[in-house]
Amino acid sequence: MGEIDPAFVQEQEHRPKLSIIEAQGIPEIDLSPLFHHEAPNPSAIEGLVKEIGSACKEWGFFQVTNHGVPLSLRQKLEEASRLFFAQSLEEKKKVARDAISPNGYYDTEHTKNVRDWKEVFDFTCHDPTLVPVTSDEHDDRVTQWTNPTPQYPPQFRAIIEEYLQEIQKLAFKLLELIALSLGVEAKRFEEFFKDQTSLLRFNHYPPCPYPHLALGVGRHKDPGALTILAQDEVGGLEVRRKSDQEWVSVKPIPDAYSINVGDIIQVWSNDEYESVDHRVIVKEEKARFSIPFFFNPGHDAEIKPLKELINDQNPSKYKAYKWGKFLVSRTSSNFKKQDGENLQIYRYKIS
Ligand SMILES: O=C(O)CCC(=O)C(=O)O
Ligand SMILES: [Fe+2]
Repeated sequence: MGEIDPAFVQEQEHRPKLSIIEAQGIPEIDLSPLFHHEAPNPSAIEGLVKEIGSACKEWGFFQVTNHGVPLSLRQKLEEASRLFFAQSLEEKKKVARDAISPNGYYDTEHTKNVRDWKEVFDFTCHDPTLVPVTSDEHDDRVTQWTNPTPQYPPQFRAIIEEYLQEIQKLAFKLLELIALSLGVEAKRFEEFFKDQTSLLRFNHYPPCPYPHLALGVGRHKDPGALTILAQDEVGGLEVRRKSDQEWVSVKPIPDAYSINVGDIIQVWSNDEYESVDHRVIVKEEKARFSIPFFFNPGHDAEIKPLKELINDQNPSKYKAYKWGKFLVSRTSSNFKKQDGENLQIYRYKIS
């Protein structure tokens, strides 16, 4: 088995306990009322809005079923992901990320400066995706990220593009429900997503001989608006429960999506909804695959608490920041070990 590369070893306090607490009470929300187009039922929608609101407030995390994304499409995508990662490293590196565009394959991501036990293929929703050249706020230059086209499996790109259409529909629906739950107009957030920088990520967590030392993804919060995650049946995703700060595992529900509130919703809602810490533990004998969709606004979106939600009693808790600058700062810091912590939203907190 040999020695573990120290780059993967978590500090003592962040090592996972392998006796897992299975989360009781992570909300499971049935979205079928959204799809009764012939006879919309306002009270069922109202109920859904309440459920989503309390899930965002109490957990920052929930699972959805009857979400409208066709199961056959998800299965095609999951199968393509397995075939892609089963190739040799040499083949996968033919679509490696590079200095110009971070989309593509890589296996060197670091979270909080410790290397993650995984490999990844990233694909942005828009091709090209407009982003700032640097995170320097005085630098107005914009560049483009483009997607590589894997040659194998055949049709991989076409399947991804079809899936992106469907997952975006779900993302916009969830965003509307979240807006309504905050008491603002359903379409309040839509304008921010015109040139969205959303990203579909394929994760492969290979079996790991050191599951007590390493993590698939170290503890983190997602920086965007919402994450819509397809996980397989293996399990390993853990969420830090808000009520007692315990790590609890998110039980995979077949065909459901796990949704988590990202930092942007935390800021928009002026801390009414908070993004939650989560991480992925790895297994000694089993590989795991997951496919998160990170729903992110356009690079130019200025992120700050919604004016409708702030007043003298509830003053704004954040200074405004440009999403693209945040994204670029994060993207450039995630792939190598840094001297310090990468950019976090508390830097914009008004104390
Ligand atoms: O694989 C998972 O279950 C979650 C991955 C994750 O949190 C991320 O990529 O941000
Ligand atoms: Fe995450």
